[in-house]
Amino acid sequence: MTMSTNQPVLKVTDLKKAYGAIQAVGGVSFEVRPGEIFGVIGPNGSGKTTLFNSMLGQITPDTGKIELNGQNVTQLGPLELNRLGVGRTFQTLQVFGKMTVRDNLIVAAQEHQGTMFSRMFAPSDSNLGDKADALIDQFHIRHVADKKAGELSYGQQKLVDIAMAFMSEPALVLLDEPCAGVNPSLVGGISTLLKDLNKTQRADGKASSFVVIEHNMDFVMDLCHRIMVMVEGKVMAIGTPAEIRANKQVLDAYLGS
Ligand SMILES: Nc1ncnc2c1ncn2[C@@H]1O[C@H](COP(=O)(O)OP(=O)(O)OP(=O)(O)O)[C@@H](O)[C@H]1O
Repeated sequence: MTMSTNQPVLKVTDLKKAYGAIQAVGGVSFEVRPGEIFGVIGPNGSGKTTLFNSMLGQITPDTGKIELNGQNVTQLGPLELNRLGVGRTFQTLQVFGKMTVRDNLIVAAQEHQGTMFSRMFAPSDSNLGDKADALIDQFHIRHVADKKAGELSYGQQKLVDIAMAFMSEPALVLLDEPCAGVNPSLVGGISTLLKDLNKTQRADGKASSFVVIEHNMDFVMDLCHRIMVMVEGKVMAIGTPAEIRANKQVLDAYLGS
């Protein structure tokens, strides 16, 4: 398949998922462009998590289509999607407290490569070490790189957790509420880091696209190139932060409340 630069990394078409009588996702369509940071916001219960889980292959939608770089991946599971370049972070930390920060990063990449039982062995320092060091510098965590991750503050562990998702050089990273539980004073720093990473990757011509679910509106507005607003399982609006802020329907239904 030929890949044009204009082809979206992710294309979701008329996706639907119901739980009994509840239409959690009711016909959602959007595209994420190469290197784009795309935010998904909406009130509790608007279907964000259901959409996310569909994109990760954790639930199968009732109807609709999900395409990754032009390939129909609607029916694929999490492992297959991961191999195709879909990475993620979780709301809860995934770091191994007894391993150093650097080893956490190396193991994250080994797991992606399918090294079975990698957690049981001491991480071997291969070319992954260089990749880990680049991300350690990018995330400004050089001073704690040889410390055990469990000894770090929650905010620092969160940075390690996010950096781990980038070790496999994913085409698409899904960030699930990256600010949850993070001290508000650190939220701006996370946004700046992700924006800097995106800029560096774009300059290198191999930028990951991000999809971010987050309730912290300042963070979303600061970080994202475009934002999709979901209300009751449907798309209310898609636009730049400025467009979303100025959208009367969104203000009435969500932001203004
Ligand atoms: N496994 C499930 N079984 C039954 N109903 C579900 C299930 N998962 C989600 N729902 C329902 O589907 C709707 C959408 O839920 P979803 O968790 O996707 O929304 P959300 O926007 O992620 O909410 P939040 O911001 O609170 O995480 C809600 O009405 C929810 O109660």
